[in-house]
Parts: sequence; structure tokens; C-alpha cells
Amino acid sequence: METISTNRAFEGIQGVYRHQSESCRCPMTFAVYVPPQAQNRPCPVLWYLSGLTCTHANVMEKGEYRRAAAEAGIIIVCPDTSPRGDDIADDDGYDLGQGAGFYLDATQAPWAPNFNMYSYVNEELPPLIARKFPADMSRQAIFGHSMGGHGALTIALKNPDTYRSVSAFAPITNPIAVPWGQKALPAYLGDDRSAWRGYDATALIEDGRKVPEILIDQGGADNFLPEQLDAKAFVAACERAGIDLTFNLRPGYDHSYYFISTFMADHVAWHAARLAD
Ligand SMILES: N[C@@H](CCC(=O)N[C@@H](CS)C(=O)NCC(=O)O)C(=O)O
Repeated sequence: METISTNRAFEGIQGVYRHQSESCRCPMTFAVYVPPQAQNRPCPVLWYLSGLTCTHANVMEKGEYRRAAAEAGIIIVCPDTSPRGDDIADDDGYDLGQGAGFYLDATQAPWAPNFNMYSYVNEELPPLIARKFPADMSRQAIFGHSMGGHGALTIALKNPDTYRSVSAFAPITNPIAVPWGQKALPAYLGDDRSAWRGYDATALIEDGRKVPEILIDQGGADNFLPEQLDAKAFVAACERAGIDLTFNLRPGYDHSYYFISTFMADHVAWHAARLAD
């Protein structure tokens, strides 16, 4: 692992690192904020998964998570959203290929060799974080935005013993039913719709996966809300499954990091309460 940069912030360290990923078969960059408490004891880990077009840097620069993470004593890890490179498959659209990995393991050409973001986030990065940072891996949680909200929800639903809590900003909760998912899922997974259900939070809950509770914030003026982010089916699935869902519709807020940064401290504190010893 190579250190790209470190900057002192709120008495902790905001770092950016690069390593050779086995899952994605390319160099991958990620950001880690280590709070000051880590000088004395291992700290819990909160994973933040970003949305379409993002790298590790969008939330690092605009998410404003560091004050809350420093107060709570939580490490925040921000991975990239896909493999990258001139020799890696891509698409002209912003919603497929590089910057749009959808936190799944692709099975179809030309994506399958590199687009394995599910394994990357869930299986490859955690042992690296455990080795290189003062992390208490028995206390992990996960959250994300939009495509990253989809990633957080699906990864938590499939690994309820690994992540103690899950939350999201404006998540794609039902990708099989909306244009973003209907483009990405067949491209990455082929035409067998049963494979798509393994990466759809609403379908996972309908098919019996469960977490105790979920926190979601959604901007009421989000331009993607009507077509891509409608959560009615997800809310109904949570109700039927007995999942304690807090769904905060925030009037006037859009899809941007102005919205995310407004509610970031709420989410970090919510996770901190669940990550306490
Ligand atoms: N650029 C896309 C929109 C993509 C977008 O809004 N991405 C969100 C995540 S889904 C984001 O966080 N963008 C980066 C940023 O705001 O810094 C478009 O042309 O419609």
C-alpha cells in the first residue's frame, strides 16, 4: 500500500492511499480518516460508498464528515466506485463502467475481469484496513449515497453479522425497477433477472434478508427522485419484514453534497451510537 497524501484534520489524519487490488486487477485508490482517539485504542470503522461518477475524493472534499468522526472516534473509509485505467473496460455513459461499479461482481464480458466491487469492498479492503490502520474490525458499519446507498444497503443485508448498522443518503433502493439498474444489471450480470435480485435491496428483503433497522435521508427536491430513487416498494418491503426504517424526506434538498453534508453528522452520530462497545 502506497501513501498518496496525509493531512491533519480535527486532530486526526485524513489520508489517501493506493494499492494493487486483486479483485479489480488494477491499482485502486481510497481515503481513510483516522480520528485522534486511535492514538490510544482501536476505533470502529464506518464505510462510505459513493455514487455515480464519484471517486474516493468527492465525499472526502465535500462530505464534511471529519468533525463528527473525530468527536465520535470513528474511522471512515471511502473506497472508489469502480476499477479504473486505460486498459479497463468503459462505457460512454456516466452510469455504466468506470465510476459506476454498482458494488457487484460482474459476470459478463467485458466487465467480469475487473468489475468486482462487491468482493473488493466486502472482502478485500477490510483485511487491508485491519492490517494498516488502528481499526477494531469487530465494530463496522456502512453507509453511502445514491449508487453507494444501494451498495451499503445490499452489502449490509447480505452480511448482517459484519455490519452493525446501515444508513443511506438518497439510495437506489430498487435498481431492478428503475433505468439506472435496468441498464447496469443486464450489462454486468446478464439477462437472468434472478441474478439481479441479489443486488437489489428491495428484492433482498422480499427474499428474506434482514437487518434490524435502517436510516435513510432523501431530498424532496432531488431531480433523480421520481425516476430513479422512488422508495415506495422498499418502504413496503421493510414494513412487511418488520425492519425498523427511519425515512426522512427533506423538503427542498437536492441530490448533491450540499444535501449530504447537511445530514452527515446525524448519520455519523447514529452509527456511533450503534458502534459503541
Ligand atoms: N453527472 C451526472 C449526475 C451524476 C451524479 O449526480 N452523481 C452523484 C452521485 S449519483 C454525485 O455524487 N456526483 C458527484 C458530486 O456531486 O460530487 C449527470 O450528468 O446527470
